[in-house]
Amino acid sequence: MLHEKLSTIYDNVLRRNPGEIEFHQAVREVLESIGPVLGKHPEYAESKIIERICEPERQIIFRVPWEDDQGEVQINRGFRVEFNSALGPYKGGLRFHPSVYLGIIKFLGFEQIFKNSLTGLPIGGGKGGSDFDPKGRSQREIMRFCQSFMTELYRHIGEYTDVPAGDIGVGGREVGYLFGQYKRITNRYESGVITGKGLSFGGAQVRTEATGYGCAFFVEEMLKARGTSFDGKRVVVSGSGNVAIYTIEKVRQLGGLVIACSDSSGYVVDEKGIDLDLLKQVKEVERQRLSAYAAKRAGEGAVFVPGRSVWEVDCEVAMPSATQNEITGKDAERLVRGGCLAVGEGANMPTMPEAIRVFQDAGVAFGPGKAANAGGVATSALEMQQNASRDSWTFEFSERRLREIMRDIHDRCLSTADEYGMAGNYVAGANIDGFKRVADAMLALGLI
Ligand SMILES: NC(=O)C1=CN([C@@H]2O[C@H](COP(=O)(O)OP(=O)(O)OC[C@H]3O[C@@H](n4cnc5c(N)ncnc54)[C@H](O)[C@@H]3O)[C@@H](O)[C@H]2O)C=CC1
Ligand SMILES: O=C(O)CCC(=O)C(=O)O
Repeated sequence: MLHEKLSTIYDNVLRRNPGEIEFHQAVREVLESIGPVLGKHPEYAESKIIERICEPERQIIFRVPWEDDQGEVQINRGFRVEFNSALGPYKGGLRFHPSVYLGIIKFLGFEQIFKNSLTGLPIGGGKGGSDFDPKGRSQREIMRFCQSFMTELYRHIGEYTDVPAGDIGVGGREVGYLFGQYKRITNRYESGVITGKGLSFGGAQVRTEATGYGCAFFVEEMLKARGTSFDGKRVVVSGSGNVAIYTIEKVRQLGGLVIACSDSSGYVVDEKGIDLDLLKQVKEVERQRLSAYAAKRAGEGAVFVPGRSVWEVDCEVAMPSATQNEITGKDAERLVRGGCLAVGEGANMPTMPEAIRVFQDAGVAFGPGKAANAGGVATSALEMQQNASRDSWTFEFSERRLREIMRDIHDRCLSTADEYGMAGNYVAGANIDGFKRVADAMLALGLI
């Protein structure tokens, strides 16, 4: 239910951004949480902070022409939404996926404002990407696309302005090509202009692992708050990309047993526990489908289930790490019936609103993406810090920093939820805490 004033604001968002359904969903979830804040802080409403937060500071849409391996000209659309810079330079990843349109980039950019605020680090919110489909493209095609994308993007970004990184379809390889083209065009070795870089050219230890590791740390804290741990728990992780792989790695180190993961073609169940070395080989090196993993593990009893949702597998901990709106209300009911007691969102907005309600009503500990997957962007901010000081930290030190950040986010979500009379509600805690820091900075900066 929306507070009356917020309902009017939401109606305006719908009117001003027609058809952008994912953006509407992300805005609604935040507005549903912050009603009680307005009672305590009338100054936010007087200065129209919420209306201003819902309107991006700048949206850039551009043409990305490139030539495929057959010499044919291809044209894609590029986006960068610079949503809010009250806390620092715009910060957020780039997504290359055929489903990308303005509504997806705006939902991700909007979420990023509050997530980045929750980290406590000086980063504003932004997001970008393209409807380019990397699937089936050669390495040279990927490079040509990235170079063309950066040939427009370079004029909008900078260490103090806007700092992109990866997201779906954009990993270390793509970040390398993007940074290479930026350096070539500008003649500046401006390491802090993009994060997620390789260790040979200004990258930071633990950034590759950070989102997955951070999510596992967050869930570990949620379990601890309920007097339990990962030890011996059956865990399902969706996806098998960057976030999923490093979630699996850390969950295993923390004592959990990951029995299933997925990709867009289906899922694999491996009751003895996902073989991480094999998964990395299949996904990171060979860039193959998950069915190739199952074929190589058939002797160990691994089974590939094509075309179905991994959320039909019973587990005690669910860690959605693929894409938005992947857990439906029905999936959530089934997971609760199967004994699920904690959910940590590695992906952005993977759980549909009705599914969140099912989990919360059943008393499942539910860690929203803004909080649970904030370790990736937090470690990006640490990468910027190292670039600015021309330093590089050890793996152990960086991981310790990440763990402290995740613990702090967890504790603030809980204490804020408590303060506003919604004990145990991590969604409300994350939204309120993330919102307040941005709102206070916006008030202090005046009407800009
Ligand atoms: N990379 C990062 O640092 C961060 C990523 N995220 C979020 O995590 C999620 C995953 O991102 P990455 O792992 O970086 O991307 P990725 O491109 O490395 O992996 C994406 C994975 O999701 C799977 N997938 C995509 N669409 C699917 C669908 N419809 N059904 C089933 N599986 C599907 C792909 O097959 C792939 O395994 C996204 O929601 C992203 O926004 C959130 C915070 C930081
Ligand atoms: O590391 C970053 O800057 C952004 C990571 C990201 O895209 C996200 O948090 O969703």
